[in-house]
Parts: sequence; C-alpha cells; structure tokens
Amino acid sequence: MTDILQRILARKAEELAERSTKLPLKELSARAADMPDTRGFAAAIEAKIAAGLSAVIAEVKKASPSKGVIRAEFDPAAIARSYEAAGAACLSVLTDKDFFHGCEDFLQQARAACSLPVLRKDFVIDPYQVYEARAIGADCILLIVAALSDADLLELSLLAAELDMDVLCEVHDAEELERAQAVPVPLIGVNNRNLRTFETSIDTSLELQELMEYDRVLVAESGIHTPADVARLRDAGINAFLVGEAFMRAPDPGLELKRLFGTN
Ligand SMILES: O=P(O)(O)OC[C@@H](O)[C@@H](O)c1c[nH]c2ccccc12
Repeated sequence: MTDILQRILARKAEELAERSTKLPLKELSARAADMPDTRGFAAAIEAKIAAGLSAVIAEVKKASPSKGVIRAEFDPAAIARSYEAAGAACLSVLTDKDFFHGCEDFLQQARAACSLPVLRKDFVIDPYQVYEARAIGADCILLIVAALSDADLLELSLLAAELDMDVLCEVHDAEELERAQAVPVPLIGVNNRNLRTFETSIDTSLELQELMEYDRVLVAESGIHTPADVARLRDAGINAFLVGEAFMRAPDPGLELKRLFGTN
C-alpha cells in the first residue's frame, strides 16, 4: 500500500522539475545569498524552554489531505499576529500547493507581519528547495526522514546550516529516530500522525521521548487538541509542540493557543 507521503513525493519531483526550468539554480542561489540574516528558529524554542515555558510552533495551514479545507477565511498576516501576541515561539507555514493549498506567498505574508522565526513546511527532497526556502525568507526547513536516504538527509541538513537555516527533522518511529539522531540537528519532530491511516496518537511522542538523546529537543507534532493532551506531554518532559488544526479551526487562533497552553 502506498501511503500519502509516497503520493506527495511523486508529485513533488514533477513540481521540482517545472520550477527549476523556470528559475535556474544559479539564479536562485544568488537570491538566497542576498537575503538578510535569519531569525534563529531553534534558539527561539530553546529560549522558551529555558524560561520554563512551552515552546509552541504555531502552524498556518489552510487545508490538509486528511481533513480537506480546515480554515476557509485565511489571512496569514492576521494569523501570524494573533500567534505572536499569544506567545508562540515560532511559526510553521505550509507552502505545498497541491495537497495543503499553501504557497510561498503565505510564508512571506506571515513572516512580514511579525518578528517570529518561520519554518517552511514542505516536502524537501532536493538542494534546490533548500535554496528556495532561504530565498523566500524561511528560518528553518523540515526534513522528513521517511522521504530521504541517509546520504540525502545529511547533505540537505548541512546545506541548510551553510545557508544559516535550522532544520526540524521529522520521524514517525524508533527506526527513523535512530536515523535522525545520526545527523547533527538539535530539533527532532515526532509526527503523531500515521501516514497510512491518518490517525493520530500522542503516545508516539511519549514512546519516542524515551529514546531521545539528552541534547536533542523533541517537538511533538500533530493531533494535539486539548489542554489534557498538552499536560500529558509536559508531564513526560516534552516542552516543544507543533500545532495546526486545533488553532486553525478556532475563530481566534491565538486565543486557542492560550487556551491549550495557558498564559505561556
Ligand atoms: O494539524 P495538526 O494535527 O495539529 O498537525 C500539525 C502538523 O504536525 C502537521 O501539519 C504536519 C506534521 N508533519 C507534516 C509534514 C508535512 C505537512 C504537514 C505536517
């Protein structure tokens, strides 16, 4: 059975071919080199944790393959301001068009409206996309272990570092976690969503937390909907969270962030 990730990756390879003919790598990397300094994504998370607070990566997401359209009235700048005022550590903005109804513009609008560091949430399989992320203003990229070979994972994370971006390395199980921990990245995201069934279970984060090396930060991703979910994760020593749907379905996303995480 092919899971959703395999379908997305097949389409991503086609999209990449189209993009790189429109804008050659040489021009793109020149644009990336001209960008101002990044905002320090991992540092913002570590600062919240050091202050004893939850580090919340608040997601800007219009739709998803599992849920369809989540938020019809969608203003990335207003959402970003609401998250910042509520005490989010960072933003995550979906830029994939075909499966998540996102675009690069959303990232730029959200980032320009606040001072938070921003993760480009997309499916990175090629160095071209790392330059692209930097050129549109991303402070961090997502690398999904299930989508990459060990060699690609290392190459792409080193390139991100060279371009002054952080990496959130995403895993789903113990085997992927072991592969992620072979790469020098501080942030490891545990995606609680099963890519075959779309079901979420925060137990995945709780189980993998036990296997995490002491100098890595576990980011619990997906399926966090209630203050009780947050309390269970925090009780296990997990302090960083990536939340999308719960915030996006609320009329005021920042207010919902405060409801789930307290005053923060
Ligand atoms: O909306 P949720 O269940 O709070 O999940 C957010 C985030 O974890 C999810 O959007 C996500 C996690 N990993 C991804 C990889 C690609 C696209 C999206 C994702």
